[in-house]
Amino acid sequence: MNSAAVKSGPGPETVAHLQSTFSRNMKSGGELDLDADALELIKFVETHGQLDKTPELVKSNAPAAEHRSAGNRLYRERKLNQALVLYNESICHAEAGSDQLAMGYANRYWINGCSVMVKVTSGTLKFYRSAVYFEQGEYEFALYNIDLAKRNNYPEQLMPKLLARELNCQQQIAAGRSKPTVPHPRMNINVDINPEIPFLASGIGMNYEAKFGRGLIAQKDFNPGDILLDEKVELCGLECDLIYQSCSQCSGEFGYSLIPCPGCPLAMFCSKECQEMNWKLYHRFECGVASKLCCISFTWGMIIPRFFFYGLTQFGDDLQAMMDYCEQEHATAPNPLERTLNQLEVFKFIHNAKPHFNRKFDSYLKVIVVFYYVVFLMNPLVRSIICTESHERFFLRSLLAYSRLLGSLLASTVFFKVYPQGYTAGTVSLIGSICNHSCDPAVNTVIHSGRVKMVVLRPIRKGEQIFTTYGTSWWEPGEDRPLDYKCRCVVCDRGPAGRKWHSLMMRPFPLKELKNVQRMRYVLDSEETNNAAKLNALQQLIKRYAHLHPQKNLGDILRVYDSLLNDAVFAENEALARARLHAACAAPL
Ligand SMILES: C[S@@+](CC[C@H](N)C(=O)[O-])C[C@H]1O[C@@H](n2cnc3c(N)ncnc32)[C@H](O)[C@@H]1O
Repeated sequence: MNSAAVKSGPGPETVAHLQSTFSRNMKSGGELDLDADALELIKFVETHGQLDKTPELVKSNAPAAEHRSAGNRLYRERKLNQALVLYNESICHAEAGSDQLAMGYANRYWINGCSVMVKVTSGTLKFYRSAVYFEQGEYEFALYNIDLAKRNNYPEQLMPKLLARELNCQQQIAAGRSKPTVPHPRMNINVDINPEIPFLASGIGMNYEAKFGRGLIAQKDFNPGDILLDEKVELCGLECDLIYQSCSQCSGEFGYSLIPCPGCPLAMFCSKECQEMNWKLYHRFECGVASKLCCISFTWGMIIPRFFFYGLTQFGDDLQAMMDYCEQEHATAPNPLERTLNQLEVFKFIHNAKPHFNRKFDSYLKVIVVFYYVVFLMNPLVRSIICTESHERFFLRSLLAYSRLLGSLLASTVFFKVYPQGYTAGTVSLIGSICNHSCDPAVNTVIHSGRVKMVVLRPIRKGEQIFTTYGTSWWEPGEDRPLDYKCRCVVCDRGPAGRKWHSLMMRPFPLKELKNVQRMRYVLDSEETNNAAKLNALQQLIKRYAHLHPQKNLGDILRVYDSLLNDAVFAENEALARARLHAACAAPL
């Protein structure tokens, strides 16, 4: 991609192109009336949407080559992350078994990670790849590539250079300059684990309060730094511009290891397992209409039809069985805090959730749903299952209901790493989705690499509801936020509880203790103190002054702690990815 294209594109060129083609078509057909009812909207989109005229992109080496050269240009400009997205796009477009695919892999791995394509790339490419690894301080990967190059007909005349780099790598490793493959500090559950649910701390239950609906409750005391949850993302919906950066199944940002969908150029996965699971649950319904879905891409919207297909899969594609279950009221639903649920139970649990939602988004969601409805019904596989009028009505009703439900349950993450405008992934995890928001949160929820971790920020006493932050506000009433609910946390409360909270918050910090807080600032600013030590020091301080909560200075400290915890989770996940890829590199050819 050249710099002009970077300016014009909201992300990968393919997606931008598809979306602009579609919006041109829509304009030529007339204006959408947001207030029309869903059936009228369907008719309108079928008549004017011209979605049937949007061709499905297929694997093709020509765009693969273009994306690869565009990636090379960005690479030369040192825009490594953007180049990586272009290499991924090239890989995704390349025809199976083609040179373009091999070149795409080779180029991508010049930048990051190791490759399953090493068998088909030349020894020289491995040398280049090792050069980039070396530049990035990834000495183990560089060494491994040098070894591969030696074993794969590396030209004799260039051998001295290769051997010189090998020596250089060995010297760097001997000098202790390797990047970690063992995560530190570990961000795994570090308190007693629930014997029935190995990704949850013991002592956490679910309660119901009229103000918030369902919520998580502490059945015992917890302390700062306790990790309460380490749960996988159950369902995700990526904005189309993220498809060459994130796994379509778990949303993990694994730029260095994404593998393409073998069928279409519009989905990538962080592992074979994610690819297989995604195919089973949804991609078999998406693959044949993937380009049209990209045309109508709306931030996290794909999560809506995906949840429908998740359910359909659990009922063995038997739509009637799914209808029989869904059209009834169920007084009880499986409880993810009692035991680990299977996928059918997961579906039932989410389907039966009844969070509040704000109807002001209804017409917007309705339009989104209508587009998905029209596009999915163009897929012969979907048509073979949703084949009667009553099926169609059920599909539409479900999509409308799930748009509200999931709009309320999901957590959205905006990725800014590659493109400054940021793109959104919506995710739902089971236990994570029960946790309510407070502008004075007690836990930090970090969604990264396909996992949801919940870390305690300040002491939580037995019987307290466990509140996280949805990331929009901290210690200030969030009245003007575009939320789908009215925030009823203590900070936003206008009654006596809220007034008390605000008056406590404005108390001065005890003068004689202030020096400890100031000392903490030195520790935090010091480059010699590592992240683990900073986290530890902050935990001690927060614990020591917990009785003063809420108090303004303490709030600032909690905020720093929250941000360091994010860094620690990211660092651990990256180290794990490095270790995983290193192990894959070490596997015999
Ligand atoms: C992720 S869900 C949390 C679980 C939810 N309470 C339930 O019953 O399913 C988010 C929804 O919970 C409710 N909620 C969360 N935090 C809230 C708050 N501070 N004030 C009011 N409602 C809140 C809102 O209905 C919101 O849409």
